[in-house]
Amino acid sequence: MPISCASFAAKVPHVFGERKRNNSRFTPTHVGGFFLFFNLHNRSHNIPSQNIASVSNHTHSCLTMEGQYQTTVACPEADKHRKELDVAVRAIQMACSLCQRVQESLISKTNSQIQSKDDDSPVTIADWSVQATVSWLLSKCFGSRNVSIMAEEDVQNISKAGTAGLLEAVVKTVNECLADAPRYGLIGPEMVLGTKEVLEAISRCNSEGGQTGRFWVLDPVDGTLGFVRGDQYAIALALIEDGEVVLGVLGCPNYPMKKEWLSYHHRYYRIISKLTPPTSDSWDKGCVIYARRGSGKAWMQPLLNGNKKLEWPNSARPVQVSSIDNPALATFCEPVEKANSSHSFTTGLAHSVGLRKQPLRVYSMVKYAAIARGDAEIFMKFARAGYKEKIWDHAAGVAIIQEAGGMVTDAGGRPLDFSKGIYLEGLDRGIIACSGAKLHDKIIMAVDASWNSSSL
Ligand SMILES: Nc1ncnc2c1ncn2[C@@H]1O[C@H](COP(=O)(O)OS(=O)(=O)O)[C@@H](OP(=O)(O)O)[C@H]1O
Ligand SMILES: [Mg+2]
Ligand SMILES: [Mg+2]
Ligand SMILES: [Mg+2]
Repeated sequence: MPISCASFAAKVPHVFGERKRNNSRFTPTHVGGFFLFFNLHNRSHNIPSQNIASVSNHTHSCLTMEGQYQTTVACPEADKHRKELDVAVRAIQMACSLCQRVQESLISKTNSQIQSKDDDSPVTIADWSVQATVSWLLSKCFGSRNVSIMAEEDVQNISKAGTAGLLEAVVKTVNECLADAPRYGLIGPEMVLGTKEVLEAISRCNSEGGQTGRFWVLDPVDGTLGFVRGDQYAIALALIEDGEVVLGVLGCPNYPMKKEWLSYHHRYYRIISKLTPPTSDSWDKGCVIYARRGSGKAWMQPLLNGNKKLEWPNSARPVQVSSIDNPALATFCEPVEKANSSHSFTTGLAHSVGLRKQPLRVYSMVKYAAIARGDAEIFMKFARAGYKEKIWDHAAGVAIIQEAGGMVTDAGGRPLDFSKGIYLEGLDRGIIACSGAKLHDKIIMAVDASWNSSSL
């Protein structure tokens, strides 16, 4: 019998709907950490938007967990993508919880399990597990024929010889997470997923994107380097329709209560200083930030952690960009890794614009979250020549900052183009996100003034 998915009651403007609970059939198990490298393979075309059972054209219905739609009720244009956002937020809440468990397990073990140099690109069981979980949930909620997903990880590295233990850990992690689905208002599988189903869920994320149709974009763990170091990371999900990002959700499981701790390097701090780290209440605060295009609002929910009393809908609150427009008072964020963005170029830029504060170097799309929450005013990224930015590293963050009142463009002042496939094709030099137009103009002008003398 179909069970209504929490989607349409719209009791509050940002979270809505009712949920029905079912009993978990699974026993959570603890899974250790693994670590591999990734590449890209096996992508297929996205689904034209007209093939999607849409609820946005003035009617919408109850979504069943079998992916069917029932009862039609009036639906104003303003309700567009509410159902998708609702499911996406719940799925990302679940993914945050999954990542917290895996990260704890990774950093509580000796680092011999993590074999990587700083300049390599890591992938862990969390990356694959989140990808499988979110893919499975979206397919379950909307029907697999209606869901097209582009995501970072592929199935090759965990299905090849010698990775049986890794795959087993991913399957366990996915099942443990999906068993919790009812607590988040979603429905998990009736039976424990087998290896084949988990691999299918991962490999289904093979959309190549493009300028027509609708597809989801998922970065299952963004800032994997931060993740394995016990530091900041994000889970990013966006929906793109005809080349435009229509909703974005960012899970930031380690976003600290005090913004000053954003630049706190958990592992190094523990090892080197032997000082007491912030309590888990403050360090592990965590949040999910989300926005729908055109709503003019971005929202933030606390994480629904295991030991907290579960309430849904829970206390989301609106977030807004900072009103600071004086460069001397502004904080700018950038990637931690010099290899990912030129620190020397941004140092010069900061000086010429009159930025006085130390840069806030944070892993992952948490930088976009920091701008949207008003904890920083500027984010700049200037990758080395030849590096092509992938759309999953930016789509959710761009939508959220824009709805929170900020601006995101390339260094030529043009909007980022999410319609050209996996990459942000045609990106002019770098990415600049700001809380307002005044700071944005200053940075753009400063880039022009210093670009030719830079070595980028
Ligand atoms: N060489 C190079 N240049 C530029 N960008 C790169 C490069 N290599 C990787 N990446 C992408 O950067 C994503 C992480 O970005 P961050 O801003 O978090 O960088 S940093 O980790 O703080 O240094 C990271 O995302 P994840 O792979 O999801 O962690 C990559 O997609
Ligand atoms: Mg990666
Ligand atoms: Mg990423
Ligand atoms: Mg990633």
